[in-house]
Amino acid sequence: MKILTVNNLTQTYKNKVAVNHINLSINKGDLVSFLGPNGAGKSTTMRMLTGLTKPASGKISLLGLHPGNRKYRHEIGITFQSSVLDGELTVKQNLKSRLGMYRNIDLNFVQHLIHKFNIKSIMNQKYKTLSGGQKRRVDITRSLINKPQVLFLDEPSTGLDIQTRRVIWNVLKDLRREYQLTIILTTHYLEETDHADYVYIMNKGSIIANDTVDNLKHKYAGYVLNVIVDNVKATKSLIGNENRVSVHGNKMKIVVTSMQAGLQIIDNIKTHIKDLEYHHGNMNDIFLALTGKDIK
Ligand SMILES: Nc1ncnc2c1ncn2[C@@H]1O[C@H](COP(=O)(O)OP(=O)(O)OP(=O)(O)O)[C@@H](O)[C@H]1O
Repeated sequence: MKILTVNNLTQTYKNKVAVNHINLSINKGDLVSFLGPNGAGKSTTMRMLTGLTKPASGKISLLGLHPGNRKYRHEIGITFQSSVLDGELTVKQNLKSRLGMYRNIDLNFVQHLIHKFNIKSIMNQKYKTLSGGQKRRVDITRSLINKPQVLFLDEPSTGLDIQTRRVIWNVLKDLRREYQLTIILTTHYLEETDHADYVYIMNKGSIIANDTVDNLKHKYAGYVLNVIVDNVKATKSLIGNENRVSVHGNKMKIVVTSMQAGLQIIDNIKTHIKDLEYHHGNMNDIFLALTGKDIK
């Protein structure tokens, strides 16, 4: 079932087009990732989808509701890069002030979140005294307090250690299973995008590709062959010019478009190979194939 549809969404700042006629179609319960370099238009898109800014043109519909609608705001939760919580208030006070904005809050669900994000022991601590990981767990708890249909996360993991990232993603995975929460995410972490059900790749305000991770990999990532060789020059002469090759010392990275082409290269250079690894390209390889540039 479709939960969010967007048609021809555009945003401009003076003469600059930040988001250029994008279309989205998002299924309920999916984890959807927006991937793109700095300035691609991801945050601008999120701001329009969450009703924080008005689009220059285009249409957004969440279960038939529009962002200007009060009901729309009740169906969404938002965690932005920089926190909006009050540092002088305790965690409890911050959560309480949020609760006051909603009618018909499910208090059992709030307790469930507090337990899941493991924040009970810091409820009476001032927000400003928390560690980065604790702050993020509180931020996300707060944005889920109204049990929203859709959770928007703008770069939720930036600056977090791997342990905190894992805790957050495990809880979100449970919530998706428990009540089909839809999550829309922007991230620079390629491994987070790898877990998405669907990916929109943005560049310069436009969506340049959108599909499941597997389909994107199949269409654009190609295969990557990493080898350690005994003689780089001799090995290079055995690899066709049409393949992308980069060399660091005696390590070579060879990107090919089909599995068969890589197997053929392995066969050609096998007498020089000391070690090898052969796998699908990742999101960065996809971005590279689409734009000729690394994602960062
Ligand atoms: N308030 C604003 N006024 C003018 N230009 C803006 C404004 N907000 C964003 N832009 C411009 O719009 C473009 C898209 O910016 P946006 O923040 O949406 O990119 P992003 O993909 O989220 O980047 P990042 O990964 O760095 O957060 C950029 O060129 C940016 O400079």
